[in-house]
Amino acid sequence: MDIDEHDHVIEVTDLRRVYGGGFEAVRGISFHVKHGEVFALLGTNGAGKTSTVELLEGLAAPASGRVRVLGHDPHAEREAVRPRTGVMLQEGGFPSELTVAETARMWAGCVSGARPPRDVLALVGLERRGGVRVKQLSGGERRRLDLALALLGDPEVLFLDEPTTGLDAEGRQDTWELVSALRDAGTTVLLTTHYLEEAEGLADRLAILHEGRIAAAGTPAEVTAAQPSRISFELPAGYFLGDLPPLAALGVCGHETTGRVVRLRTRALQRTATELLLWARHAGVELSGLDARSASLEEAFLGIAREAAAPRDKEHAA
Ligand SMILES: Nc1ncnc2c1ncn2[C@@H]1O[C@H](COP(=O)(O)OP(=O)(O)OP(=O)(O)O)[C@@H](O)[C@H]1O
Repeated sequence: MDIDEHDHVIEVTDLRRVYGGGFEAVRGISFHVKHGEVFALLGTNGAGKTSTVELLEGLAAPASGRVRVLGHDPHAEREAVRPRTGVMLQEGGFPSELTVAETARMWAGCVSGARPPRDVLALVGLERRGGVRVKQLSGGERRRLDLALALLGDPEVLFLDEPTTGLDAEGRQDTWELVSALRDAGTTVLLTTHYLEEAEGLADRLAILHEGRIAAAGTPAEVTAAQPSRISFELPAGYFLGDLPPLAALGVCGHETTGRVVRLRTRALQRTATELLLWARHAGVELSGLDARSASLEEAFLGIAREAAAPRDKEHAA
């Protein structure tokens, strides 16, 4: 069965992966990725990202649940799916004695309808490194070569497992621009990353995995909106936290102080900021260094990891 562009390009339903010895690395996750979307899988080390992506790539069969890529089972119907997908594994294994150009040509020989190797090397900024042996490339350059090979077949769906690990800031930026351009051209991209700003800037939607389960999912804005916003400021000399109106009445759900610096957490940023500023005006107080902001994805990620770990800590304490 083929799909049209309105359907989900990737569909994952109640997916489980169990390794030999019985360890359950993926514990019943469900999500979908639409045509032309960039979808990011996030999570701490060992959360199950690579275990999931490998199932989507058809490298292993799930213990249970269902995966569909472009309407097919990527494991059982590998020949229908593989030519239409590009895969960048977490660790590429290239023959180290071949040059960059030889590697790309060799790989192109395995891909039906491959793009000219020179073109994909240019896309990732390796056009001048064609004559260099793979063993002489830096870690970042190898990641770029990995990405170039994934693009050889002009894939409809691209799986990128930590595509920017080891890249410097400029290389990361270049990769983000390339992924955005691919998305704009209609490629569907599923990536894993540890760089939260990468997911925040690049992903249309994301899921945060924790111990094999999805702990949060949605657009970056939806995931961060579920976390408290922050307001920080410094009180003038002679003022203390107790001089503020009752914090609960301001909508504050948590606070810390360091000397005269106050940090408030709130789920009602506008209300708390307004009440605080009204109090400051009334009291004739200047709140120096005043800063009010929604949670970043990084704060949301850390908050979710803490929340997800909390029930387990309680169990251990019991
Ligand atoms: N072949 C394997 N056999 C047994 N356990 C495995 C195997 N591969 C991975 N695991 C375990 O499965 C869990 C999930 O691993 P996975 O590599 O999917 O995590 P990840 O989220 O990709 O982590 P990282 O961010 O470190 O790459 C980990 O506890 C890992 O030790």
